[in-house]
Amino acid sequence: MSELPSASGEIDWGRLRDAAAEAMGKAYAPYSNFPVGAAALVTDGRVIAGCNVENASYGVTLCAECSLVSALHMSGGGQLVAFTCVDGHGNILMPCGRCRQLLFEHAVPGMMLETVSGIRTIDEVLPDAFGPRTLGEYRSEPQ
Ligand SMILES: O=c1ccn([C@H]2C[C@H](O)[C@@H](CO)O2)c(=O)[nH]1
Ligand SMILES: [Zn+2]
Repeated sequence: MSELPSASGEIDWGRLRDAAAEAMGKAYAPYSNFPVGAAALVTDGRVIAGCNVENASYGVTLCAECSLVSALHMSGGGQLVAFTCVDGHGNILMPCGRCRQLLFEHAVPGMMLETVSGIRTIDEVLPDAFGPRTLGEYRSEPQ
């Protein structure tokens, strides 16, 4: 990708939704029966995805976004430009609060999310975020 998409219209949301729906099909959700798939466009143009992975110890459950962030790093890193998340019926989901925090750290400023009320930015869904910069001098240098 020569230039990052800067507007929602430059994003292939259909492709992202398809990738999220495919990932949803790989979810392990025997406890909630609520499979989730997430997909995102990365700065270099690749599309990554993740699904939720539940656990008999319910609180240990990994949201689809956790799986997606792991996939980001395991496939070469980069930052997230656009993100979408769907449930088992293909309905668009807003990431839970914990996952908004998780995504923030790996998002370009202004990362776009598809929501039921339209396209939002990460700043809109996680205002005044706590992030690496909040740590200031306490932050160790990036590896
Ligand atoms: O942002 C979210 C919110 C929920 N879930 C999963 C966790 C759990 O397995 C199921 C029901 O909460 O949905 C996600 O994957 N992402
Ligand atoms: Zn979550």
